[in-house]
Amino acid sequence: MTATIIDGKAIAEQVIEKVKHRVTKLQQQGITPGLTVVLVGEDAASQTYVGSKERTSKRLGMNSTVIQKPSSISEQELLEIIQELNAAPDVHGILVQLPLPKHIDENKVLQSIDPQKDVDGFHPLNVGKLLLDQQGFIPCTPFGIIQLLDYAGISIEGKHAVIVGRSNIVGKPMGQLLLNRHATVTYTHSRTPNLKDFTTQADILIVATGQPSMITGEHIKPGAAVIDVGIHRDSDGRLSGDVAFDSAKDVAGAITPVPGGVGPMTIAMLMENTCLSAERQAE
Ligand SMILES: NC(=O)C1=CN([C@@H]2O[C@H](COP(=O)(O)OP(=O)(O)OC[C@H]3O[C@@H](n4cnc5c(N)ncnc54)[C@H](OP(=O)(O)O)[C@@H]3O)[C@@H](O)[C@H]2O)C=CC1
Ligand SMILES: Nc1nc(=O)c2c([nH]1)NC[C@@H]1CN(c3ccc(C(=O)N[C@@H](CCC(=O)O)C(=O)O)cc3)C=[N+]21
Repeated sequence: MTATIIDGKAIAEQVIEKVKHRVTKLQQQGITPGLTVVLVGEDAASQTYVGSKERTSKRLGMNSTVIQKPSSISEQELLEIIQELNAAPDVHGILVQLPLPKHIDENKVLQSIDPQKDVDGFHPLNVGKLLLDQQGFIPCTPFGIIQLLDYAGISIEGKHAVIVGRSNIVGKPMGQLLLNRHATVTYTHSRTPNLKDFTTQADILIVATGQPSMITGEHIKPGAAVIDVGIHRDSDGRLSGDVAFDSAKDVAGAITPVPGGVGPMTIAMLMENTCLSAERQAE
């Protein structure tokens, strides 16, 4: 048996089509959703993501701006830029690309973003709202994964979801979202002994560790849905994930590829969050 491949690119297109209709409606009211991405430093991977965010928002007829600053920028300067964006009425979404240089306090920067424009969902207020299952902004990557599961017809309620990785941007919010959808959730991480004992219990296995190909067929319960968040580029430019795809696909029931799985959904959900923000501000 070989797994169904969950086509994140195609599902992202469907999400984007829906957002497009919402953008058109807003434009009829004289509102153009605007996203500003703040990029500090010259990291090549970050440049790629930011480029694709910009292309997609332009395609949707949204305003997209990238503010690029050298890694030598001071924390104070960065905070001032965010204050200006918070005050700008045509900016509906603000995204500060992570990671930031070491001399800048990431928490301080994320807390300075107006929670109503925090389309990444990283502000503590939005983190708290997610925990309480209240309306706020949901982080794009885990939000996109929920959409992937829904579009692929994989039910969540009552399932055992195991998450490998507990970062603030992926693992933690992922678990919370699955819990809100009535899954039974297990978090695992680098201090989890005998990881396999946990992963082989998963009906839904989410992998976000940043460790290339660390999850193989042996970690997977036959028939499970496997979601690979990892993204790695090797020396000849080939992309791969945290899951060893060829070994995993023979055991899993459904699996996301890299590229073309979670990544395009992250971008699509950023568009949706920006549109949502403009709709809320229009009310
Ligand atoms: N496709 C997309 O849209 C996105 C992709 N990514 C990619 O996803 C991956 C993860 O990103 P992110 O969550 O930010 O990563 P972080 O480095 O912030 O977190 C990694 C997590 O994995 C855990 N971990 C590391 N090694 C192991 C191991 N051997 N066994 C079990 N757990 C382990 C860590 O544990 P501990 O807490 O104990 O250190 C940590 O919780 C990266 O490849 C990143 O590039 C990220 C965001 C979006
Ligand atoms: N504040 C902030 N928010 C983020 O959401 C954020 C961030 N910082 N820092 C970095 C990570 C990573 N990330 C990705 C987005 C899209 C793809 C993506 O589109 N991937 C394509 C391939 C793209 C390529 O060719 O490189 C795919 O998987 O098919 C990947 C990774 C968002 N992140």
